[in-house]
Amino acid sequence: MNVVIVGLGNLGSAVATVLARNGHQVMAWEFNQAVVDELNQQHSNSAYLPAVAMPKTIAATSDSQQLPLAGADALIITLPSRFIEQTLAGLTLPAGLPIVNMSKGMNPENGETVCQTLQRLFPNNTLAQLSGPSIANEFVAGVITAFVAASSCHSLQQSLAQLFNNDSLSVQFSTDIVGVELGGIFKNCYALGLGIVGQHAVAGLNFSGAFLTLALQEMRSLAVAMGAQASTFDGLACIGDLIATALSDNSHNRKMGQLLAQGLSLAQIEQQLGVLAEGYKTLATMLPLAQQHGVTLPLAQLINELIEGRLSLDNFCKGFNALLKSPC
Ligand SMILES: NC(=O)C1=CN([C@@H]2O[C@H](COP(=O)(O)OP(=O)(O)OC[C@H]3O[C@@H](n4cnc5c(N)ncnc54)[C@H](O)[C@@H]3O)[C@@H](O)[C@H]2O)C=CC1
Ligand SMILES: O=C(CO)COP(=O)(O)O
Repeated sequence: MNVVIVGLGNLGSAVATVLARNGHQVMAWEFNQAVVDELNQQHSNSAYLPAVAMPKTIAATSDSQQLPLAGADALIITLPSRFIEQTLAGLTLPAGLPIVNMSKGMNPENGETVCQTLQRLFPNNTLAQLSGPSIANEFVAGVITAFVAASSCHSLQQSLAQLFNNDSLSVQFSTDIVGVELGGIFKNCYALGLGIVGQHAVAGLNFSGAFLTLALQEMRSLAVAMGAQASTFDGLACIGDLIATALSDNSHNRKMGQLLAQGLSLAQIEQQLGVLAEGYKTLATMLPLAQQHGVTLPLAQLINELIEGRLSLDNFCKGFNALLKSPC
């Protein structure tokens, strides 16, 4: 199959690599010309996917007009959410080209999820959210990984299985695009929070177990109020992704939490990570959304106060302990 990938950051490079290894033809757009040149000349991406030999068949460009959209079977979006609208707004897509979103974020200005933005920009193209516990550095290294392809289009789900399935990668199906996307978005806030608190003496696995349980309850209540199916939260795209992201040392959100706990400023973190992890902006978007939907998110509120410096780590732990004394 022929695939166009938008964004050769950590996720996009890993996706390009596994699809090319599966024998598919991959062409990618990338913002950073140095990344494009390295990929085309040395078949590597030292900035975003160090120490991985990328297949020579992958080609990249920073000129979106060069993308072979007319002959493509899927357009896969792997950019951080904040760059998606500005990058895609000028593109004209063939009417039948399916769009697959793998980004997990929201627009803080209008509260839209990435899928909602894509639907607004390209109302005539079918859409899938491809999500699940899928840390790029792991699945590119052959770690067993299962994705969820959420779409109302069965043939698009089948195409995604055909693209990704191999000895270590599997694609499951869902029709709950809202739940699958929101699970992947909301868990980032809690992974960031656990990254901060993980540095505290109280934070053993008992603590993490309680934290993630409460996180899942909050994610589910807000997402259901926004139209998701509750049962989606028992699956890979929600509890699965929450566990993987919050506990993985490869997670950008967990890492950002750790850097905040070490006292780094947002500017220093942006310099180190390249882009602030999605959970940071999502938290600020999620809390007003919850209020709008009449849902309370006490753990997310505590994390927000901690990040904004209105709560010390000790007082966060006291507040968290108090939440555990309330009936669920
Ligand atoms: N890295 C991972 O393991 C996974 C990430 N995701 C999601 O994928 C999305 C991308 O994450 P990562 O690949 O980790 O990000 P990253 O930080 O590795 O990549 C950043 C990308 O943004 C590009 N960029 C920077 N400035 C830009 C601009 N002004 N315009 C357009 N592009 C620009 C960079 O060139 C690079 O391609 C996020 O929404 C994340 O939640 C989802 C699953 C796994
Ligand atoms: O969503 C992810 C894994 O499924 C990756 O999350 P990070 O952006 O925190 O690395």
